[in-house]
Amino acid sequence: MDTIQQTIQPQGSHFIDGAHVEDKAGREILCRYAATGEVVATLHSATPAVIEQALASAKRAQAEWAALPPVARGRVLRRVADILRDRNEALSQLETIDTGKPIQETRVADASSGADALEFFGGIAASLTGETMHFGGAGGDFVYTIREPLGLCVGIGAWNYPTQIACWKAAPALACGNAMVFKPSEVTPLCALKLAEIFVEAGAPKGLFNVVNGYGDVGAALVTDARVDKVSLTGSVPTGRKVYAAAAGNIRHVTMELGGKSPLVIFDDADLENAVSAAINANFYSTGQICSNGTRVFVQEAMVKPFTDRLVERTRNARIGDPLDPETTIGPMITDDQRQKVLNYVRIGQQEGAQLLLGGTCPDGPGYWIEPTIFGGVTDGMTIAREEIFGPVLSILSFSDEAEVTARANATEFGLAAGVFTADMKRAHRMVAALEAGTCWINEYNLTPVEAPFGGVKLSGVGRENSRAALEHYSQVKSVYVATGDVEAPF
Ligand SMILES: NC(=O)c1ccc[n+]([C@@H]2O[C@H](COP(=O)([O-])OP(=O)(O)OC[C@H]3O[C@@H](n4cnc5c(N)ncnc54)[C@H](O)[C@@H]3O)[C@@H](O)[C@H]2O)c1
Ligand SMILES: C[N+](C)(C)CCCC=O
Repeated sequence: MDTIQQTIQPQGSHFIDGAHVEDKAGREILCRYAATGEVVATLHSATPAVIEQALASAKRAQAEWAALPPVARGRVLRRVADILRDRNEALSQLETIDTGKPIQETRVADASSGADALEFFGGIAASLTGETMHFGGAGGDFVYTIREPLGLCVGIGAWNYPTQIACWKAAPALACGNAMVFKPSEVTPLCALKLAEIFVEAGAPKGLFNVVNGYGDVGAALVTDARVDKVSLTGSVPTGRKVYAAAAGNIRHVTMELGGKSPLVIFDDADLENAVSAAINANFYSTGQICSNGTRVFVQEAMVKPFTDRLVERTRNARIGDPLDPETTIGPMITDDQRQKVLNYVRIGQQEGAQLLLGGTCPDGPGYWIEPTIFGGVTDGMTIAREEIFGPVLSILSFSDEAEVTARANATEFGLAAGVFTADMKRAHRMVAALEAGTCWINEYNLTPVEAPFGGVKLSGVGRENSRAALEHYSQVKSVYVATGDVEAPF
């Protein structure tokens, strides 16, 4: 661990105006490797002076950045993408140490997903244009629109995907000509610092992408600063409510990527192995710490027994172990607190009458481990079927027909995602049209290519990340009326 600590400890807790910054007056942040519980780095939460420095520098950088030709801005973003890909192995190891996620996952889902976003939005930067509307024929009056940046954006991240979340926010924001101050989760403060270094290396103006680490109070201070034009949060619904309300004080733009309790619906004509694979991916990838997970697995009556038997059988093959071992498929939970929260839900599930079919206990040893857990016989009213657990707990609920399962799938305050498995494509399209969710999958789950919008409805959020849709949330349109004739007036 000595070696890890020496290479992991960043030169400063924050990255501002092109350099690492430290202010030890801030509250300590102990960064623990979730697999062992050992402290691998010690950082300090941003003080008011650090926050001021970050906002002032980003404000300056934004003016410089917005004045660049769009094609030059795009080039910088694409260079960042190239560096992320070149250093994928080192960045994946850092992500694994920051989060505890298995290296098998981080090699394909984190820096590489961030690179996709930077490449996509870097490529699009030069084609962001306005529109023209003509009145009264050729040579008559017309209106043209200018797509302008919002200005200074604040990004606030959750702990499950620290690199991906930072890139999914920064890439569209910067492509539109904004600057960003990003606050990672206090639990995973390391990856975004590395990303900030890479931005400068790729030629971004100093201050364009600043990182301030800290607890919730640092996020709150950023959100309420009058210089901030937009806030994009990835986090829980309770935090979303606070941040949305705080941003409303100054009538600021928001994107809210919040929690979920998504349904995965499996009809009895679905391919069994594919449905089981999807249920595994939708519940145990990243040890279940994914916002869009399909944690309510609705299975049609005739399919319940074969599906359950095969799911339990295959989940027994999960390899829990050292996250840096490429064979490991299940890592630890992010913190002991999160693990205790999940264990409490397991207890409640049993007390309320759900059948514990697999897991529910913690392997011996240090670190924040919990086994992949499967409950059968779950009913809609049970706590484990209603609340977001954010851990590896899968609930199987049985249903009889399409109308019934559609109504039950929608009977939640959340609306992030949903999946449908069936061989009947007419039914699949009819169902996703009726499902109240921002992102739906047919015969797949949790795939989120950068070309497709991602985001939620209802309590799961506002706005969209990825795709051209994200550009709408990081830019504003100015309308310019141009007259070509005399001005008429009543007197
Ligand atoms: N929809 C999505 O894309 C998505 C993706 C990942 C995670 N999530 C959600 O995130 C949650 C788990 O992450 P978490 O535990 O880090 O969430 P959280 O809400 O506890 O914290 C998220 C971030 O908000 C900050 N914060 C806390 N209080 C704040 C305040 N008053 N003002 C400003 N910032 C504040 C935290 O420091 C952290 O950086 C789950 O609910 C999960 O579903 C959603
Ligand atoms: C790309 N994933 C793995 C679906 C993660 C999306 C963000 C939610 O946690």
